[in-house]
Amino acid sequence: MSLVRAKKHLGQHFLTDKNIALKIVESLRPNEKYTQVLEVGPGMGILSDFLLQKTEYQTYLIDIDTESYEFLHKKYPQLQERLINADFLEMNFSSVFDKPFAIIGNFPYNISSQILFKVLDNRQQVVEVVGMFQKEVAERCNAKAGSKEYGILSVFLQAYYKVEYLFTVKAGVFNPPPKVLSAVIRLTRNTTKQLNCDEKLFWQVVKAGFNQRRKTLRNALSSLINKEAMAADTMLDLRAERLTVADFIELTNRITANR
Ligand SMILES: C[S@@+](CC[C@H](N)C(=O)[O-])C[C@H]1O[C@@H](n2cnc3c(N)ncnc32)[C@H](O)[C@@H]1O
Repeated sequence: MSLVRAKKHLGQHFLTDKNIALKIVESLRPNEKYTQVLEVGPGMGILSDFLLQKTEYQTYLIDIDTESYEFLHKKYPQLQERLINADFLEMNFSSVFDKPFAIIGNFPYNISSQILFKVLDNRQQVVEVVGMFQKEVAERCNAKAGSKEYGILSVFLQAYYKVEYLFTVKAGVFNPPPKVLSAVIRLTRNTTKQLNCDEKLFWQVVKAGFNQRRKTLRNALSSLINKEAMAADTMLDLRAERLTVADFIELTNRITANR
């Protein structure tokens, strides 16, 4: 079987180290939480080889690259409709999964944020994610309030998931090697799926706060708050980067109460 040619525009850097592949697959923790796993960007199947040996869950593969798809179709003829040739970002999860499921992948780095926002949009169904990102993105997911990496993605992910930075991966274990270090993270969805506040407003507050992160929240959120009623609220004198997830929930509730 001839190998798949690495295409830069699809973020194709193929992992060559089977021990790391196994370590990534073993980071999934199905227990009784899910019985279906979706691998994003299987490429030539270094993770899929291990995923498909598992009996605790059924594995689905989705790759946008037709050459990868044809390669995998020959390699795993038994998969049939569980091997999908399509864009993950366009995928309608409900047409394939009717129960909570997990996502795994050595993700294409050019669409990292879009993958994570798709997970967030589908948080009712996506109960766990194990994935490789460029190290900087992995650090942003896990960043704490006050650090320079802390931003919109950190707050939203940490609001709904427990985020764990599992391990760093050197560039030399990929072919071709990327220019950056990589890291594997795990997201485990919180048992309470809803936040204790008006979630639509919470999203607006976080986005508006970080979109003008140099301003105090009083200024950055001026279109969302009742300025007079909240004149004495000292949380608004801070910048978004100082607020923990719990603070953002508290602030959202104060804005609601003062409208
Ligand atoms: C970093 S490579 C990883 C390949 C393989 N899993 C490995 O570890 O060697 C990323 C993979 O994602 C695929 N990909 C890129 N964009 C995609 C998208 N929008 N939807 C699905 N797959 C995508 C690429 O074709 C490639 O196979």
